[in-house]
Amino acid sequence: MAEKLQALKKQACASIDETKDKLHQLADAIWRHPELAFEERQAHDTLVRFFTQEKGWTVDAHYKLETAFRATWGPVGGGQGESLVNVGFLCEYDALPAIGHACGHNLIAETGAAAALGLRAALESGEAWPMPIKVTVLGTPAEEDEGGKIDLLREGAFEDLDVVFMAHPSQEDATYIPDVAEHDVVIKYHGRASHASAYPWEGVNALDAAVMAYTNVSVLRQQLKPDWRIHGIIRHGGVKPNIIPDYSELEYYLRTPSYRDLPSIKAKVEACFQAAALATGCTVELLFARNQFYEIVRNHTLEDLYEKNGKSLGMNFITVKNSSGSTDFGNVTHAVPGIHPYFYIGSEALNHTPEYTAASGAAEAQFYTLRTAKALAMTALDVLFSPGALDKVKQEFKEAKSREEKETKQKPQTATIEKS
Ligand SMILES: NCCCC[C@H](NC(=O)CCN)C(=O)O
Repeated sequence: MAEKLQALKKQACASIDETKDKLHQLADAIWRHPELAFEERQAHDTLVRFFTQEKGWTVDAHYKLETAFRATWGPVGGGQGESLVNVGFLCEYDALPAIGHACGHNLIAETGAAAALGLRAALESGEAWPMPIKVTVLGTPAEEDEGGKIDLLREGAFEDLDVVFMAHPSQEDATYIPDVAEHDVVIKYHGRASHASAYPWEGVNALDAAVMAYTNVSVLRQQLKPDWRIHGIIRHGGVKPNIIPDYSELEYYLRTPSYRDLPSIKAKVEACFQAAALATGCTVELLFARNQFYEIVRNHTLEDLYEKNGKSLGMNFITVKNSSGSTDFGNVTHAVPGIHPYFYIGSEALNHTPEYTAASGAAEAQFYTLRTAKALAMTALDVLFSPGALDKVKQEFKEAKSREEKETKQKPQTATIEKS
């Protein structure tokens, strides 16, 4: 089997190379029309067209969400009574406001599509596979905002998948980066307008509340654990200096390494926001996002296979220990075993900067993007055909879940503000 597996991997890589121009065009089209969360209509249509034109894929163009899609191929192989293995690849394609594809989601879409095509090409060689195999591509919108994968999870979109792969652009190749749990909140202060010079005592200043809230959180930061993160912006702060602002608005992202700590961080910042309202006489509304992002549940079996395949293609892996951002793929890994490796794209630029936007649209990124897709397809082949690999992946997932259940029982998700 080892030799056969090597041949299949070669076939997957060759097919990705053969399709490289089309794949580049796909990423380029998405990059040229950056669209925000849940508005990714052109990117969505481009991907749907891509899989429709590829033939052999069954495409559900608006799968559970308007800008989500599902493309499936297979099943192939297997005897009667064998249970089907469904391998998933994810495509993200939303961009950031003002700076476009500064997180390289156009390249995530390309890796997902390329890896799926590569795996299909290897599986198409007509062998008598020991079990029925299906390849599924899910187009998952809104990673940068509401977390489309969490909506899709709720709708059951991941229920029939056995393993899920995606890869994210970065500054380095890493099988895992500690993506943390996150919950977002919008804070609205309502005051009362008045002439700021003629009769200021009649006003209630909502901008003052926003500034106090911002300062309260900044002071709180010293007492947070080193890997907790709170960061926010003031979105509205008034319209004219001589009108006391009757409305202000902030948005904050709250993050902790485990979702179990989100209620604690939320309780702490809520106190900051309420205190600002009390001090200024404003009323306050706190609007928490409908979805909480969870941290990634690691699967070392998948990570090790990916690393081995990546190394064979020339990747240099680094280990990252410090907290990173967040991803709605974290929630997926609480439901299905999966990996979310990061990949170098030929630039030292940092994500969420205009320089990264340029790097994710540059021709130089293509080599690294396709190399990543090859490593994903090869890892999927290992999962399918390395003896015992799928069982090991599933067993590790099961153990991680039961560890987590135990921890949740020991430390339920409750809010605490420690008082002396
Ligand atoms: N607030 C909504 C989610 C933001 C997710 C974003 N994701 C990334 O940067 C991708 C890589 N982790 C973030 O972490 O800010």
